[in-house]
Amino acid sequence: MPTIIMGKLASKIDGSVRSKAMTFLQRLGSDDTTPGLRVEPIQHCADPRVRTGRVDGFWRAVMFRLDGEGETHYVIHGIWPHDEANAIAQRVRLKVNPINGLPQIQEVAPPPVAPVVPQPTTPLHRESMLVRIGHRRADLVDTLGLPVDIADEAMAAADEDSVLDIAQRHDGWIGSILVDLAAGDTAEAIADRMQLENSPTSGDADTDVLQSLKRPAAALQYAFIDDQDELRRVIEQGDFGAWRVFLHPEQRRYVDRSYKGPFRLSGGAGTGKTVVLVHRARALARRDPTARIILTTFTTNLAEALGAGLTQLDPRIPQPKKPGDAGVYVTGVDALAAAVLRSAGSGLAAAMGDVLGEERSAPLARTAGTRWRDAIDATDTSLPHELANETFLATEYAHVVLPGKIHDVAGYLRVRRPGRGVALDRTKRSGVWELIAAYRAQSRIDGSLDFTEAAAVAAAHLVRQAHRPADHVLVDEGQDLGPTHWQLLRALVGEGTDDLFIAEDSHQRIYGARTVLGRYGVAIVGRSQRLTLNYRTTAQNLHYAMALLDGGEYVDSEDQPDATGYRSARTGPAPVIETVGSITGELDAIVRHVHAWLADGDVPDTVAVLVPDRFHRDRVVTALTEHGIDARAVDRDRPPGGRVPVLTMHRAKGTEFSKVVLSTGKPSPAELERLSSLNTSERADADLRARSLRYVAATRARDELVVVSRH
Ligand SMILES: Nc1ncnc2c1ncn2[C@@H]1O[C@H](COP(=O)(O)OP(=O)(O)OP(=O)(O)O)[C@@H](O)[C@H]1O
Repeated sequence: MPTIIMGKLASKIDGSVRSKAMTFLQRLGSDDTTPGLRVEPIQHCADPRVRTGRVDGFWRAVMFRLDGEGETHYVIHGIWPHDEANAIAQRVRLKVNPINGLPQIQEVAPPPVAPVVPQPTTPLHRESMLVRIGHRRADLVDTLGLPVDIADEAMAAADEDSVLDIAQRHDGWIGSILVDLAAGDTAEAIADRMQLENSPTSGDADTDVLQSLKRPAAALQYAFIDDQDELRRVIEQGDFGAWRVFLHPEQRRYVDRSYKGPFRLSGGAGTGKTVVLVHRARALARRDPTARIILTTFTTNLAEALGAGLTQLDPRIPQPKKPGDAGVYVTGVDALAAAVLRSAGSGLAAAMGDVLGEERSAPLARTAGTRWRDAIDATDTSLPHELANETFLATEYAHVVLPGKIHDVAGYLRVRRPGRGVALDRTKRSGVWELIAAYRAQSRIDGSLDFTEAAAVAAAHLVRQAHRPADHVLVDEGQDLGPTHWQLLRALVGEGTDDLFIAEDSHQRIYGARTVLGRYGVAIVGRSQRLTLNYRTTAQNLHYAMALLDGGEYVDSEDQPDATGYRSARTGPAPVIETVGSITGELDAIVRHVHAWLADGDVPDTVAVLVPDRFHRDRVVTALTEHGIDARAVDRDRPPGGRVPVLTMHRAKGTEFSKVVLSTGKPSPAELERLSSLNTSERADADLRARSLRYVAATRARDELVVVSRH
C-alpha cells in the first residue's frame, strides 16, 4: 500500500474540494492503480517523478512518486484546477538541497499563478538589514542552503518587516530560516536549531529524497500520514490544524527527547509550549500504552482546552477519568489534588497530621474564600496593616507555613522564609502566627481544607504510599502554580527519566507569588530550554505586548532573570491605541471596532473583547447587545460559537482570537485600597502581575489588536 506524505501546501485545500480530496487520497493510499484515480506521468516535465491524479472532473492533484524502502510513496504537492495543475506539474522538481540535506521543491519557470513577488527596491549595499547585522550572501546560500533567488531577495530587504514578508511567502524550512535571520540570529545558530546537516553526501535518488523527508526540519512542511483517520484530520483541519502535523524541529526535539529528571521548557506567549506538551503526552502514551500520564495546568478551563487539543491531535489516546489509570489523565491541578484526596477515602488522617498537625473532618470540602478576612476581623491584632491583610497572610501560609509543615508558633519562629521580601522579627512572627491560628481554628469548625492545604495534604498522602500513581507528569502554565502544587506533582511520580516536564512563561504569571521550584523538591538544574518563535501573534502585536513588560524584573522558577527576546513569523497592521475619557467613551469605542470587523465579514467568534473584570464584562455585553451585536459573557464555559465572546483578561489565558479589543479600564477604588495596604515587595509583585495580565491579554490577538484605555 502506498504511503502518503502530505505537503503543507496540499493541506490548505479549498473547502469546497475537501471531501473529494479525502476520497481521492484514501483510495490512492489503498491502491494507486485503482481505475478512476488516473495517476499519470506528465509529458515534458522537469521531474520524471511527478504525477497528476484525478480528484474529480475539475480538480487534479500534483504529486511526486518515490519508490524506496520497499514501497511506493506519494508526496502530495497540492490540488489545483485541471489546466493549472498540469502546468504546475510540468515545472516542479523535488530534490534534496545539497547544502542542508532538506527536501526542496524547485520551479523551472516562474509560476504564472503565484502571488506577486514585490521586487526588492533596495540595492544590495549597506542599507540591507541582513548586511547591516553582518550577514553575507554566502552564509545564506552556502551555510543555510537557501535558494539563490530567495537569498538575493532577503539580502536586499531593507528592514526586519521586509525579510518577514519574504518569509511569509515560503512555507517550511525556507520561511523558518528567514524568520530567524530577521530576528538577527547567526547562520550557525540557525543551522544548529534547525538541525541542518553540514556535509550531506546524498544525491537525488528516490531513497535520498525519502531520507531528506524524514529529517527534523522537513517536518515543518511534510507529514507522513499513518492512517486514514490521520489523513482525515489533516484535511479537515487545513491550516488551523497545522500545529498538529507540521512541528518545528525545535518543537519536535522537546516532544521526543528523554530527560533524566525534571525538564523545563520556557517561551513567550504563542511559542507553542502547549503544542509541545500535547504532542509529548501523545508520544509518551504511544511509546508505552500502559504508561500513566498526567497532563495538568492551573485552571479547569485550561485543562479542558488541553484535553480537547489532545483529542484533536489523536482521539485514540485514552483519557482516563482518574489518576493511576493508563493513558493521559488531563485535569486542573486543584482538581488533581481533589482526585488524590478522594482516592484516599478515609485514609487521610496521617497526611493531615503531617501537614497541619491536626485532622479535618471534611477534607473534600473547600474553605470559603473570605476566611482570611474573617480571621483578621475576629482577631485583635497589633500587626501593621501591611502584614494583617489577606494577600500577605495567604502567601505566607502557602509559601512558608504549609510547605514547611509548620504546626505551631514554635515551628514558625524557627522557619526560614526565603524569597518572602519582608523580614519578620520575633514579635511580628508571633502576631502573624496568631492570625494563622485563628484561620485554622475557623476551618476546624467546618472541617474544610483550602486549595493550598488540599494540595499539601494530597502530596503528604502520596509520600506515605509505597507506589506512585503516575509515570510521567506534564505541566502547563507552571509559572502560576504554588509551592504545595509542586509538592503534589513531585509526589505523584517517582524520580527518574521523563518524570516531570514543565512548560512555563514567567511573563505570564497572573495568579500567585513567584515560586522557586528547587525549594520544593523539583530540581531542574541544567535541563531547561527556551522556545523563541511565536506562531500566534503578528510581529507588530508582539512588539506592543513585549513593551508592556519593559522595566519589570522577571525571574523564572529557577530564580534566574528571564529573557524577553522572541520573534514572530507573521506580520500585520500596527495595533490601534485609543484613549478615552469615560466608560461611555470606552463602550462606544468597543462597539465601533467590533461592528466594523463584523461588517467586514469577520466571523463573530473569531473577534473577542477582553476586559479587566466581570463588572466590565457584563457592561460590554449589554452595550454590544443594545447595538444589535450578538455577544456573550464567557465564564467557566467555553467561548460560544457564532457570538462575540467577552472575557476577563484572566479568563482569556490560553485562548486566541483573530481580532481583539482590549479594554484596560481603571482599577476600582477597592482595588486601589487593597494595593495601598500591601508592603513594598508585595506591591512591586502586584505591579508585575498587572503588567503580565496585560501582556497575556495583548498576545491573544492573532491578527489585529485594538487597545482602549482610560485617561
Ligand atoms: N508548528 C506549528 N505550526 C503551526 N502552528 C503552530 C505550531 N506550533 C504552534 N502553533 C500555533 O501557535 C499558537 C500558539 O501555540 P500554543 O498555544 O501552544 O503556544 P503557548 O506557548 O502555549 O502560548 P501561551 O503561552 O500564550 O498560552 C496556536 O495557535 C498553535 O496552534
